[in-house]
Amino acid sequence: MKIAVIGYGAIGRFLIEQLDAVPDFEIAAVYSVPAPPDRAERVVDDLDALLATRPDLVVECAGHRALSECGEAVLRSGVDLLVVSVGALADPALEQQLRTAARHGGRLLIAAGALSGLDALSTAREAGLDSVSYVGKKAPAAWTNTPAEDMVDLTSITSAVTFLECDARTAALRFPQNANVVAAIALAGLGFERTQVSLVVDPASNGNNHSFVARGAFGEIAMTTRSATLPANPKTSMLAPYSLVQTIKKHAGLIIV
Ligand SMILES: NC(=O)C1=CN([C@@H]2O[C@H](COP(=O)(O)OP(=O)(O)OC[C@H]3O[C@@H](n4cnc5c(N)ncnc54)[C@H](OP(=O)(O)O)[C@@H]3O)[C@@H](O)[C@H]2O)C=CC1
Ligand SMILES: O=C([O-])CC(=O)C(=O)O
Repeated sequence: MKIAVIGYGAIGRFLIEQLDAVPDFEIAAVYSVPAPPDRAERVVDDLDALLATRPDLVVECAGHRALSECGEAVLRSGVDLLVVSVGALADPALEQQLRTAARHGGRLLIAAGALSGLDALSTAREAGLDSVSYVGKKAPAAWTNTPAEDMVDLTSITSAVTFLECDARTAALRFPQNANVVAAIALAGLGFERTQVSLVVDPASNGNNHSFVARGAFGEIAMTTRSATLPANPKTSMLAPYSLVQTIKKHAGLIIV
């Protein structure tokens, strides 16, 4: 299976290292802006060059802007696109654009990313959901260079602070590097407006903590994930690239669990 990767940051590098170890997978091309100085042999300068390698699957791990710049073209070329920056779909115009492109081309595959329990949430949606609420808790370092800095003093807090309570659309759009899981929950469950979100900074946290509770006539699902972060990015859970690896293996598999 030939795979092309958009993004060569913390997730991209980790993912490529994992996939390089699997003989069935070939990384055909990597596209990143700006071009990384290392691994020059697989790096291409633009999306056309990436698609010219005729990949079976394109994986996006480059952020909201990259998905909005590249997503439609990848899908229209007929290739499936696996995305981790799912929060970009909180922009209704982009969601519509990608849904339309997927109708005529490749499929849009949304990774669970750092979150566990998305499969259970999708199952519960079939049974009928009344409410879905999510709490995301990260250490102060994960919230630097985000709007959280205007809501709470990250340098002086001594205990956990909930700095934002809002719907999933607001959270995903305001925190493009921290609230993609919220968009995945919204898309699997009750949608962007009906998913309640709380964002928390916790100086005692030594990783990322994602919890959601979904209720309906079926009963209740309560899911909590605590993940270490990637050494290259304190915002990003180690589970995020592994969710891409798992989805790719599933995509290529003959027996799907
Ligand atoms: N669903 C989930 O659970 C999660 C989703 N994410 C999403 O994944 C994204 C990547 O995460 P992570 O790897 O940790 O972040 P990094 O910032 O480490 O890596 C992103 C990489 O993409 C590059 N890039 C930026 N813009 C473009 C573009 N337009 N086209 C191609 N490449 C581009 C960046 O280059 P440069 O550094 O020069 O800007 C950087 O190398 C996050 O921004 C977030 O949206 C992250 C964590 C979890
Ligand atoms: O990596 C994580 O823990 C989740 C994350 O940043 C996101 O959802 O954008």
